[in-house]
Amino acid sequence: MPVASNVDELGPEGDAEKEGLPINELFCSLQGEGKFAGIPSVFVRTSGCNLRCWFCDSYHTSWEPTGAWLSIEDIVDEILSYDQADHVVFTGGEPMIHEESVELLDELADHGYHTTVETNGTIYRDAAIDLASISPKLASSTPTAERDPKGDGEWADRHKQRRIDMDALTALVDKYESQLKFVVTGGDDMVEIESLVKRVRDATNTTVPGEDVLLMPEGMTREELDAKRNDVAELAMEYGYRYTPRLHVDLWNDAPGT
Ligand SMILES: C[S@@+](CC[C@H](N)C(=O)[O-])C[C@H]1O[C@@H](n2cnc3c(N)ncnc32)[C@H](O)[C@@H]1O
Ligand SMILES: Nc1nc2[nH]cc(C(=O)O)c2c(=O)[nH]1
Ligand code: SF4
Ligand SMILES: [Mg+2]
Repeated sequence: MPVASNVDELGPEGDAEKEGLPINELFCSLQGEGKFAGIPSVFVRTSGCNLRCWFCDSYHTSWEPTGAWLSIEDIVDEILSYDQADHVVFTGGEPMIHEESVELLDELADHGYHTTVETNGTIYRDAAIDLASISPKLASSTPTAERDPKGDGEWADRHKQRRIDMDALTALVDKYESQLKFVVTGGDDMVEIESLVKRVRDATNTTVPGEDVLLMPEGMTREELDAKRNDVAELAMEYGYRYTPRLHVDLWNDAPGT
């Protein structure tokens, strides 16, 4: 599905008067990340995000959001056209900033789809979600002036302030089957990961076993992953967490539509 137009201000306030959802891309591939890696899935990528990770592999949904506004009905029709998949991965950008996400997820449940929502964990909504795939953002994701892909660190403070919302995170873990999927840039991230996992375990009413805490190497290209994946796999073994690959990068080098 082609990207149609530029969208300037997409956020919790930016789409209040529009109907449907701003869609950046919609395609069929294999789930590349997490406990369902390898399963044929239709990916629906919304545009707009409340954070700005320096490493964001979906630049045109966060730093420069683009997309076409589609009605829920048109989105569902397009998903139905891929009859090889019974899983839908709803991602972004940050899909949970959009109120109409709830309607889409409810429709998908009515059609019998298994839904995974890829979210940064800062916004809770009550919806038909089969797996909340939560990727809380660590301090190492902050777009400092040196790492900013677009400007000079203008987003750093907002990003820092918003990246962890314990109430939203706990509500997601309490309500849905979930996985916590951390993007690991190196061993220095582990102190913060351990502390966050402890805080979530202390706050939630459910258990969070080590197998539901996933370490994923940071990297948008095969070369970047080549340099990091073994170190991250070793960290997973050392700490008792699960390692997740990025299959779409390993297989297709994160080409569009994969
Ligand atoms: C583009 S995000 C969209 C969903 C949501 N905004 C989030 O961050 O979870 C999809 C997934 O890609 C991960 N991701 C983004 N850029 C990455 C990178 N350079 N290396 C590894 N994972 C990355 C995110 O952490 C998240 O798990
Ligand atoms: N194949 C594939 N698997 C994915 N799992 C999560 C993705 C995402 O961007 O949220 C993603 C993606 O972009 N491609
Ligand atoms: S939260 Fe997700 S979509 Fe937003 S900037 Fe970070 S990785 Fe990209
Ligand atoms: Mg992706």
